[in-house]
Amino acid sequence: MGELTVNKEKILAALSTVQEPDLKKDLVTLNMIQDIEVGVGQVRFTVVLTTPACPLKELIRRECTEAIHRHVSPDLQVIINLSANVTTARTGGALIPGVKNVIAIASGKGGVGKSTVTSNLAMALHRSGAKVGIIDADISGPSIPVMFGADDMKPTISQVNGRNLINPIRQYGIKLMSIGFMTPPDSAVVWRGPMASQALRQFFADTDWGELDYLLIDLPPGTSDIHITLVQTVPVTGAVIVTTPQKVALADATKGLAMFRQPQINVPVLGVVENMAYFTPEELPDHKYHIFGEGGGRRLAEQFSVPFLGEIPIVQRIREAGDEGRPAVMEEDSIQGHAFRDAATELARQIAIRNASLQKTKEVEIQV
Ligand SMILES: Nc1ncnc2c1ncn2[C@@H]1O[C@H](COP(=O)(O)OP(=O)(O)OP(=O)(O)O)[C@@H](O)[C@H]1O
Repeated sequence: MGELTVNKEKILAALSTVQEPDLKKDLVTLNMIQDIEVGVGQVRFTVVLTTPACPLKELIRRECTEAIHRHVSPDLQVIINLSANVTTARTGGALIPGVKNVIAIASGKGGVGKSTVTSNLAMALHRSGAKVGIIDADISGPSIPVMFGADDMKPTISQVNGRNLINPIRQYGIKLMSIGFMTPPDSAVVWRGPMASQALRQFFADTDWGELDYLLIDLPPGTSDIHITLVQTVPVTGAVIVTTPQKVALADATKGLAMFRQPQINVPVLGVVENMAYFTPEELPDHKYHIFGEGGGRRLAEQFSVPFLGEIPIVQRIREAGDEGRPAVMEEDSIQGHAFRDAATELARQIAIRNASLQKTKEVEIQV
């Protein structure tokens, strides 16, 4: 090739013209370019994305190639390796130091499918390549163990540096802890608030979570002491609100959403998932029946100026898969597979945007 000298500086200068579309800064400023190697007639480098579920992968790849062809040489072969390093907005903190993002999954009303959405979002994030855990803190009916076929399992205890630590259950590549794995200390049938809060604190303080990109917390419906315990115990990256399009569900979801915005809680809302958005019979795939109303979740998101993460249809397989203990998103090429994967991708994207733009979170000081 002529007298063209290609060096790392020229490549970096070219790549500094490429914007990360969500974060609105260039890839070099965001420190997303690594391992540049210039060879004869070619250049190789790695783009470190903010999440393996990044929906903009191919766009970024194309724009990098175009920028190098335009600013350095149209003849260079550009080989791009995409990897991911999930971002965090945490500032240390004594508990769960290896966990990058704690995501609260909440609903206003019971039975809207919060646990179903939690387990499927977790599975979809895991399948995209992320390290994922779930804490089931829903004392009203801890259903995560059943949905993961883990209801017969019991967490074990290990000694680490002279301390007893709980090992979360591992199922399908996901780490799980549930209030359903624990027996209430006074063998009461029903978990009462203070005991459940104590159990939740243990899930953070005495559980060996190791390294996780996303730890999803399945909260009880409505507003409760558990919500307060959560935000006081660990820094929460953000909350997801699950609702159905029904008027009664939306009214309660509004209260749930407003709770996270109270100054003493102050957890950013990452978005709304509308579950049971419509029914499509298998034999009539073009027909959508809006059994519980239409577009309510999207309107709720608009009203509060928070992202809409997606709509999940009513599909018989979602219920069956939950009962069988294998989250429905594992059937990848299905209506439910696509719906949950799209919502998980959008959630990962909103987490990356939140981590880049908002200030760091810390535990909420106890207000007396
Ligand atoms: N999109 C869907 N399509 C079909 N069935 C669904 C869907 N979402 C949830 N279900 C079913 O609805 C029932 C309630 O769901 P789930 O237990 O997830 O609700 P929840 O909001 O977590 O309830 P709780 O108030 O007990 O916490 C379950 O049987 C589940 O399989």
